[in-house]
Amino acid sequence: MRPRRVCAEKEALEFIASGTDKDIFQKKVISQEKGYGVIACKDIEPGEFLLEYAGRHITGSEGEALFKEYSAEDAAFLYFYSYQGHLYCVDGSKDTERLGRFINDDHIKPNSKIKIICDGEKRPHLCAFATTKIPAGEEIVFDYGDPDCPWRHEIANMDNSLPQQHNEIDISENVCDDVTESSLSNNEEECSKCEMNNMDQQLSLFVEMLEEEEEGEKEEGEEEEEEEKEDNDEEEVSETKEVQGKIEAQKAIRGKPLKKTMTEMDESANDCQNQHMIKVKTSSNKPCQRIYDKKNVCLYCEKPYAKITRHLKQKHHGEVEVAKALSHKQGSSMRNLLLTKVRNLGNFHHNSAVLSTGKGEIIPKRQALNVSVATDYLPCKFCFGMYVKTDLWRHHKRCKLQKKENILVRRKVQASCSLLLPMDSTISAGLQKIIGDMTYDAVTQVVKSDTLILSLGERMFLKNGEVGRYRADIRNKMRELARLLLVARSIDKDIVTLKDLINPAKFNTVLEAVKKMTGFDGSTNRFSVPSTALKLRHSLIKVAQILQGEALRHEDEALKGRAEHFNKLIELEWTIHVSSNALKTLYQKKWNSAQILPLAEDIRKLQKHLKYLEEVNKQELNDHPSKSSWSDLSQVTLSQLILFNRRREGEVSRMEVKTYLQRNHINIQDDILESLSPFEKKLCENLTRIEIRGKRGRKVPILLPANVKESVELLIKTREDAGISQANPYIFARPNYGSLENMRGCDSLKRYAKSCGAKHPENITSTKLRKHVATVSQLLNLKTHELDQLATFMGHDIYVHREFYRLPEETLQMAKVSRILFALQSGISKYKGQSLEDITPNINSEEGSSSDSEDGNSKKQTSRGENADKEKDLSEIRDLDSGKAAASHEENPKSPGQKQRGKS
Ligand SMILES: C[S@@+](CC[C@H](N)C(=O)[O-])C[C@H]1O[C@@H](n2cnc3c(N)ncnc32)[C@H](O)[C@@H]1O
Repeated sequence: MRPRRVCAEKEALEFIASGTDKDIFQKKVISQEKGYGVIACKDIEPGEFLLEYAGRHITGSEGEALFKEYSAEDAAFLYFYSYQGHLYCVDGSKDTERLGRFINDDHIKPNSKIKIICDGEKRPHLCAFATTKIPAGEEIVFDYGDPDCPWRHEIANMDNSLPQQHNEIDISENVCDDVTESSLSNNEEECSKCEMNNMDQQLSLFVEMLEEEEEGEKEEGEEEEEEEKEDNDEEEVSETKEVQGKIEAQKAIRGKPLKKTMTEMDESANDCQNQHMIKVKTSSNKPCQRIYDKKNVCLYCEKPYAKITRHLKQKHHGEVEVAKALSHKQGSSMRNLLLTKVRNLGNFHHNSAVLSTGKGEIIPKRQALNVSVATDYLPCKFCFGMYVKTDLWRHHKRCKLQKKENILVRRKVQASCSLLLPMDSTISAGLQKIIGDMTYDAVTQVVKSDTLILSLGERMFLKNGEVGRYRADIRNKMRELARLLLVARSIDKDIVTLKDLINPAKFNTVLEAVKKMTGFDGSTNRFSVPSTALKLRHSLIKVAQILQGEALRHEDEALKGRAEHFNKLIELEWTIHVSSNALKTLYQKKWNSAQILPLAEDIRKLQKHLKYLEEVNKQELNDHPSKSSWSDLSQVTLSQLILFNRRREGEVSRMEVKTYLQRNHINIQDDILESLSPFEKKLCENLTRIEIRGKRGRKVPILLPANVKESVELLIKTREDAGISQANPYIFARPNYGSLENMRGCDSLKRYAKSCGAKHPENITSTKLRKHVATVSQLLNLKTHELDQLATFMGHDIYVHREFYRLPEETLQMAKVSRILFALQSGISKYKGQSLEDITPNINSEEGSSSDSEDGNSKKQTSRGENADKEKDLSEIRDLDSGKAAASHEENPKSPGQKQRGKS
């Protein structure tokens, strides 16, 4: 067997030199899907040379250019491979008689492999060698290695639907199966030297080892046997050193250009040292030597073993899981699958302990070739192997232990698997969910493993966590502290947990970390993120208080003292080191920044636009209830409510169906009604009022005009028909993918602000609309109690309302304070005893009167023009909404909107 391997290389070189194929193959149509393939016409032994993948040898970049240029059929013949660190390509698209290019893909049961063979001039050639016995009549196939090949998914789907067959398939769930390579001393002289030195066996084994190493993976099913082989390999490695110098690391990747994965891994590795003390086991292999130093941790005795399967068989055959695996036939897929799970679980427990303590070495399923960070890995929730997180979704599709019904959409895979990682088991399910929704990165990793950060999150969750909008606050707070901890770790190697930081002796480290994290510039005393610097004070005080509580419970005087003194230091020193400069930075940022409010004209346009859309969408939803018609009306109604009530967008967006249905239905008492003016009575009749939860848990009312109320009721009535998830509590629910979230009012408002043709749509935001009403209310000269009523309705603290929602400063100074200045000029004595509003000094009587008359004229014009413009406005809205220009609308005067308007 072994000498054949070396002769096979020799044979390959002969065919390379002659530029011909062996005559034992036939090109044949295999199936409609596959097209042509190559069939063996006689029995072939494993290791035998088969065919060369012949074609034009070009550089990788030339290949990439062709890949873009070629049709899909031709591009399928581009074979990319890396050799001596460079990317190359063989273009096999030219229609020649050579057969190698017709070999099809089979990643489940390949019977051949492509290896790189160098000719006498050291030019690489891609050659297929048999890896199994191939009987006459069988198709030659190799693993293309690209997991995205479309036909593979079809096969995978078929496999999933055939559970019995599933177990029969060899265990092969590796992501990087695509990389196959061979390294060998290639010329005849070397071949014969190998034979003469009787090195063939070692050489062959060495080739096998190198293949495994560079593939970065191995079929699960082979591992048990492989372990036995390792014993021999370790001894043989030293003997093979003689030929090592001639062997080079090479890679061949079939079918498409190399991806960036390796570069990305390198980049993330650069952050590694700064990030944490957790390491990831990387391959110790040298370019020419495989080093077997990976150890798997035993699930039962929690110790690492180089030969875990043998250890399990010898020491733990009595354990249920091991016994179950051993009851299957040796070499069977099921036996290997079950043993793999036990091995993965052992490593998983070890990895969890490393992540909890923040120290140690993670054992990934496949050892990385480059340094990587722990947060690049996540465990598979089916087999518990630790995979590169970005590949996890792909592995999930193929994991032999997955449950079909549990397959998640790609973006959910990481979130669901990260829940397996260690977390304080005492934390509530609600907080676990919040953490599960975080992107899994270094910061999340710290959040999960730091008990103090989790305690803070838990407290915040207990307070308000059931309310959706607070979840983001909880997440942000925890992540802020985790980021601080990461920075502190990079400054002081003694810091591992947040608890280590809450220590008066580490107060300077805390200050340094805060400054570093928030971009403090020592030369100007300014922060780039002053708000975070301010917020961290509060978080640190809170966690110190949590520690005080813990100390009291455990009667730990030392901890109590540390926490108390830490807080004392914050009290004494935080202002001078952080707060004062952070506040200064914040205030100065606001100097000279324009306070732009929405234009009244733009608001009017938006209102009309929404009114028109409301009618159209109501009609559409009534006639054809669907997700899209429901969603359209929902967005319009949401925008109308924000606009009418000048309410915070988040408050309206999160209005619940339950709140609406349970609103107070009792009419206003008659005696109260009596006290109202006729106009006020009319308003009360026309409006529906509901109370919802506002900022800081305040109760805030929302007024629904009759038409909007109608829309809300229609939305509630048609929820089911439109396919809104029954579990979604919100009136303005997101309609897709069974979402439990609400739509965002800011998005709807933005959308319609743009499409209504406003001059400054960017100024129509819920915050600016709120400022608008508060500011304009000052112009109305409301009495204090009226102002207070308005503030209560707006959900403002009255202090905030008076202080911050006043007229923009420049207007105040120019329109109000200037009265005093003019009065001073014309003599102040005549205004004695008058308020600021009563002071009307005569600036310039002519100008004053002319401007008055202009005002008057323009008012008249406006009211006269208003009706005339109304028609034009509505038609403009229709055009804008249907995406047509105003001009084109004139050509199409009978749009549905016009008919409706005619009727009304
Ligand atoms: C290099 S060509 C192989 C020869 C090809 N069958 C032909 O008729 O020209 C690669 C293409 O063959 C097809 N192919 C290869 N393996 C396949 C498989 N297992 N199932 C379906 N199609 C396959 C795909 O279209 C792929 O792009």
